[in-house]
Amino acid sequence: MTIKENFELAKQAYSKWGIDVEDVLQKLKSVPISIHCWQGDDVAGFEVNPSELSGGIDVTGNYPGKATTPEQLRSDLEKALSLIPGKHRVNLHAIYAETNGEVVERDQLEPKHFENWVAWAKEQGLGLDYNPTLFSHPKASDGLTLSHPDEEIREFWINHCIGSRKIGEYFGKELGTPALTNIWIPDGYKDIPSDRLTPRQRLKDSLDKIFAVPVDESYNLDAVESKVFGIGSESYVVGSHEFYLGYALKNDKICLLDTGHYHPTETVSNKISSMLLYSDKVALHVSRPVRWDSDHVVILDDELKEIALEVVRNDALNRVIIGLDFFDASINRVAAWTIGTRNMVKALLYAMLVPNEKLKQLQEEGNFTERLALMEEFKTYPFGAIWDYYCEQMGVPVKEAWLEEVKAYEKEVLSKR
Ligand SMILES: C[C@H](O)[C@H](O)[C@@H](O)C(=O)CO
Ligand SMILES: [Mn+2]
Repeated sequence: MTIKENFELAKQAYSKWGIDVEDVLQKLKSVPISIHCWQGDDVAGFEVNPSELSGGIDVTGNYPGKATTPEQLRSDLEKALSLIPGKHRVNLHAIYAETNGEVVERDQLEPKHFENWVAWAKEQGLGLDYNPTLFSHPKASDGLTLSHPDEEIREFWINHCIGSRKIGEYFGKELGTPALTNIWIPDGYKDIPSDRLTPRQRLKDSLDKIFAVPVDESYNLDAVESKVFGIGSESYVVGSHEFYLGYALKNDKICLLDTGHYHPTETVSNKISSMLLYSDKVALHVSRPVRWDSDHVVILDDELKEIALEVVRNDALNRVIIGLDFFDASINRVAAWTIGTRNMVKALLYAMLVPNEKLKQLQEEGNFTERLALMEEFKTYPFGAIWDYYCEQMGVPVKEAWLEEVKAYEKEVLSKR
């Protein structure tokens, strides 16, 4: 049976439930995933005087061949993008600025330091997203930034974030699609705090100063990212979920949920519908925590499918901004991007091929038997045949054929670094 013949058979199975597969594929094509550049070089960046990775995050593994220059990183991203169906976005951090060998402090970064990235994004037909980098820096060495007791340190990071929003605006203007500029800070304490409020008051004040500077929202969207703990902030994180959810709602900003930033039994999928009731947009960093926020490559697990189902069944494909966030240095990094992003797209396809309206109706009728039965049966409906056809139609390798391309790229390019 050919890919097409399998597809036609699968299509019939779905059409019995009123699911228009061709329409689903058209919709899927229009959903961009924001792919995080930092998986390509272990969150190192290109600063002239780089600092060690800090901020309570960590990369484990030492797989050879990581990118060490902007050209190498862009080449690796291009390779991964050639294996992923659809048109996507690339998510940058401030530390990926290109300063021609000049030392430029983070609070001095400007759009011109990202001209090469914008030229590349135009050539590749990509959107760009952005993040100020408030870690891996001497001024973040004690684990505090926007909430630091020292006003000078706070001012430095406030100016860095203000400059970052201008860079996000530049991306949006140049590329015709608004950049999501997301602020995450590592601020917190290793041990039990004697005062949880004061650092949060300082963080609120710093954010107010950052967002007081006007930036054109048609070119830049502001997000704030919470976390429950980091290495060295096990007992208290200033920017908790409650802090940022409140701040975002009160200040009309986007609250970004990272799937690795909650307690092990908490799920981001369960939060999306509530947040969509009160916010126009929600942003995600889809990751895979193992024991803690260890940023493992995203796999097609139940939570990923549930997140996709929440986005699809709430008709929120254009309201939930989907970004990825994982950094695994134990495997080929191009494969990591490819596996994680293909899985995110697969999960969205899976969710679009479920009879969501029928299932809602069953729930409304209290028919929980049929609701459960159908949910379970659709787990083994032939969505893989639809996925294979989609990959073929989008000109990317079908099934595991992409792995051969990564191996060849490793042999010809990565192994020579
Ligand atoms: C590099 C990113 O800013 C970082 O991963 C952040 O998004 C995060 O999730 C920290 O745990
Ligand atoms: Mn994140």
